Amino acid sequence: MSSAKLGSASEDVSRRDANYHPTVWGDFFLTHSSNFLENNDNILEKHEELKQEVRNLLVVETSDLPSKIQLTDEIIRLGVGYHFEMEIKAQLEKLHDHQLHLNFDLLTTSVWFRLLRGHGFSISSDVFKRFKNTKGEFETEDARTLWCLYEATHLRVDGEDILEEAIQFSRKRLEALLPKLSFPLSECVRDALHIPYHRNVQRLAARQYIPQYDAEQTKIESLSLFAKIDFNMLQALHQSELREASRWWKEFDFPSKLPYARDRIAEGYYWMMGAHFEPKFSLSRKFLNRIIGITSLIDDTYDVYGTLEEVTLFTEAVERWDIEAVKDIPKYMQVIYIGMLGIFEDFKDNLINARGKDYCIDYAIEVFKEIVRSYQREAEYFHTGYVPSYDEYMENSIISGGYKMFIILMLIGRGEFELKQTLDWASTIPEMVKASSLIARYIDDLQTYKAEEERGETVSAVRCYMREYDVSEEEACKKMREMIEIEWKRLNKTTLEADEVSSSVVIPSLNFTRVLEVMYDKGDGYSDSQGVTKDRIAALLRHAIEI
Ligand SMILES: CC(C)=CCC/C(C)=C/COP(=O)(O)OP(=O)(O)O
Repeated sequence: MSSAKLGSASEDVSRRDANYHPTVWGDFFLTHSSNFLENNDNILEKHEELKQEVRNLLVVETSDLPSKIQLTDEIIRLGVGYHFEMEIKAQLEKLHDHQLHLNFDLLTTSVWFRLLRGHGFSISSDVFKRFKNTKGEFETEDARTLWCLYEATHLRVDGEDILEEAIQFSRKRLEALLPKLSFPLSECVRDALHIPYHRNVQRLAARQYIPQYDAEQTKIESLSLFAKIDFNMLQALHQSELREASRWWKEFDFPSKLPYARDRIAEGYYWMMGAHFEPKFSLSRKFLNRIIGITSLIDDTYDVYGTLEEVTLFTEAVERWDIEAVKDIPKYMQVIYIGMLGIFEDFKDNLINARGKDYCIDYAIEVFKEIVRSYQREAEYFHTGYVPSYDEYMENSIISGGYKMFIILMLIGRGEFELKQTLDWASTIPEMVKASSLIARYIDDLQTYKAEEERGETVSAVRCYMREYDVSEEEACKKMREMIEIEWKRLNKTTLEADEVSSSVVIPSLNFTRVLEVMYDKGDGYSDSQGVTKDRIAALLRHAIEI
């Protein structure tokens, strides 16, 4: 507990303090700017020239399909696939011939399977049957093949026993082989065993793979160089976006006005950039980054600092959504409320209405109100000592985890949907959105329930599950981990079954889930961003790749 007081915050209440560390970035992103373009003469021309070369390689007709499959996959893994979306789609359509794979070895079959399923094509996992021996077991000692097989298995859906066997087999063999492997394959395998490609954030996967590919004897020089230049050019754009976001954060002076809250504008940017990195989504990142910043301040106000009376006033003001309501909330909260209204006003004027989809703002505001209501409910649990049942907890925490909100906001931000029905559909928390939200909640709670308990909270998925099913802490955690696997399979299935209404929800659902996998892989990397999160942000947003 802390006795720190803020502004006109009531003087005689004892308040909690989560002791979040200050930003690890100081003013770095406020001032830092890449000089990659200035320092490299004619780099734009070179980039364009290389792009053309890579495009030619991709579209050229060939009977060597394994090489074409490999090249298509490498282009995507190197993070430059977004330049060739049409060409890649056309290639995959050609490769989607069920008879084709009969001539492929296990390595090519695995890459082909992952590529096609990863792009929504229907491929049966029976294609792996012919690689089993007479005893019904997989049989290969080739590390590269095992790596590709392991990566492919993460596209599995419920009931695919052959892929369940393949994942066990390939993981076990790779773990045994890893100490004997040399760079770059050793790193490819290590990365995959840690976070498989399908579950990794695309920008990070590219940042990991670019030097690995560069060290391959079989690399295509122009592709390798193109990937490096493109990465650095995108990094310069991302830095300029984060600079602008940091200015906004500083202008509001959130860190000194709300010292109890997490000062994480760079981490929030990394979260949103992880979910959509392409230049064309720059404005979407701008708004989503501000929204995650404000959401994080509100979460800390409800979870840590505010009294029940104060947060209830804030919830009522959010329901009113009116600048006049600012008078009715405690002074220290007013900066959040003003910031919040400003973001949505700007979102409406500069992105939503500019696209002629004026109705979107109502959906955006509604999901924001909904998350605040769920935070209110959690504050009530804490302050009244109420312990919900597991189902009751999950119903609320699916919302408080924030993924329904961010999936809908990203859908609006990207603007790549034709039907209003898509927003209505996503708003009902269909299985796709639910799977992503559940994974987010399980991963978050597994990594944060202990820290939350230290500051007095007793309600989490782990604790509610233990109480409801009378199991040990260890068993409850194991169950959560199993449920993450189940929900991943459900997510894979729903993305494969996407139709006209749901297809634009696939990328937001998958990509946000991937960010969670990475952000919470070694603890709560958002709240405590001093370790691996800092390294990853530095790799993506600070250090250019050497050309
Ligand atoms: C995806 C979202 C909503 C991002 C905003 C920042 C945030 C609240 C992160 C989770 O913190 P936490 O672990 O304290 O969350 P909770 O209080 O829900 O457990």
